[in-house]
Amino acid sequence: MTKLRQPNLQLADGHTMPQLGFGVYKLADQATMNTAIAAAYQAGYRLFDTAQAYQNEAELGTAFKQLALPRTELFITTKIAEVNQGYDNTLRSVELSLKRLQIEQLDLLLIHWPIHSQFFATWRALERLKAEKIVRSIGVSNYHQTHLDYLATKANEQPVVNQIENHPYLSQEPLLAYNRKQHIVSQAWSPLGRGAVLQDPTLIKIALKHQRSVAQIILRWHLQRGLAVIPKSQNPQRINENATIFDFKLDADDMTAIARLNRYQRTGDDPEVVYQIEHQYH
Ligand SMILES: NC(=O)C1=CN([C@@H]2O[C@H](COP(=O)(O)OP(=O)(O)OC[C@H]3O[C@@H](n4cnc5c(N)ncnc54)[C@H](OP(=O)(O)O)[C@@H]3O)[C@@H](O)[C@H]2O)C=CC1
Repeated sequence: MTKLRQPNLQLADGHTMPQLGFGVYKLADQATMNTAIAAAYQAGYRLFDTAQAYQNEAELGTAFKQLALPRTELFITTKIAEVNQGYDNTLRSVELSLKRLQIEQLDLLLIHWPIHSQFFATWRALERLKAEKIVRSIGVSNYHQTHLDYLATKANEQPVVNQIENHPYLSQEPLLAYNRKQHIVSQAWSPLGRGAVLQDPTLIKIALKHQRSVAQIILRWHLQRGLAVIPKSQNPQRINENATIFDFKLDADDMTAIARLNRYQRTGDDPEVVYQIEHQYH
C-alpha cells in the first residue's frame, strides 16, 4: 500500500488537517463509492469530505466499514444542510449523520452555506458539539468576509476552516488573505473548477513544461498557496493522478501566470446571493 507522505495543516484549535482530501459529492451508489474510496485510500488520501445535502453519508460510512479502513487514520468532514440549520435541528441532524457514517465523532463539521435567519443558532449548536467532543473541529463553508465578521460578533469559538469555491478562474485572493488574517484555513471546493479549467491554454503549456497533467498543475498551485484541496473523481486512475502532487514544484513564473487567469467565474452558487435571497424571507 502507498505510504502516506502528505502534509497536514495546523488548525487554530490545536488540531491538524490533511492538506489533500477527497470530495465525494455526486458519488451515489455503493459500488461506485467503494471503488472510489478504495482507490483514494490506496493513493494516500485520508481526509474525506461529504455533506448532509449529498445524501451519501451512509454509502461513505458503509464503504469505510466494508473496506475495513482504520478510523484512527481517517479525517471525516460533513456539513450541515440548509434545511437542517437552527440549534435543535443541527444537533438532531448531526446525530443522524454520525449514525449514517457509523462513527462516534466527526473530525470537522462545517455550516454548508450562510443562512441569515439561522446564523447564530446553528453556530451555537456547533460550539456545543465541540464542547461535548462529538466534533473535533468546527468551521464554515461559503462564508465571505461579511459573514465571518458577523459571526465573530457573537461567536465564542471562531471557525478554523472556511471551505470555499476556488480554482484558477475564481482565485478569491482577498478572501484567502482575510481567512489567513483570522487564522482560518482555506479549503478549496471544486479545486479543478469541475473540469471547466482543464482546457485552458496557459495551464496546458505549464503542464507540458512539467510533464504533468493540467489537474496536477492546478492542485499543485493550490498547495503552494497554502490551501487545502478536496478534488473529486470516480475514476481510480484520476484519483491517483490527483494525489501525485507532492513530488514537483511550480516556479514563480508558473504561479504568476496562473494568478492572471482569474475571471470571477463560479461553478456553483454565489454565497452572497444565497444569503440575500434567504434574507428576504425572514
Ligand atoms: N462546500 C460546498 O459548498 C461544496 C463542496 N464541494 C466539495 O468539493 C469536492 C470537489 O468539488 P467538485 O465540485 O466535485 O469539483 P472538482 O473540481 O473536484 O472536479 C470534479 C470533476 O472533475 C473531473 N476530474 C477529476 N479529476 C480529474 C482529472 N485528473 N482529469 C480530468 N478530470 C478530472 C471529475 O470527473 P470524474 O469523476 O469522471 O473523474 C469531475 O467531473 C466535492 O466532491 C465536495 O466534496 C463541492 C461543491 C460545493
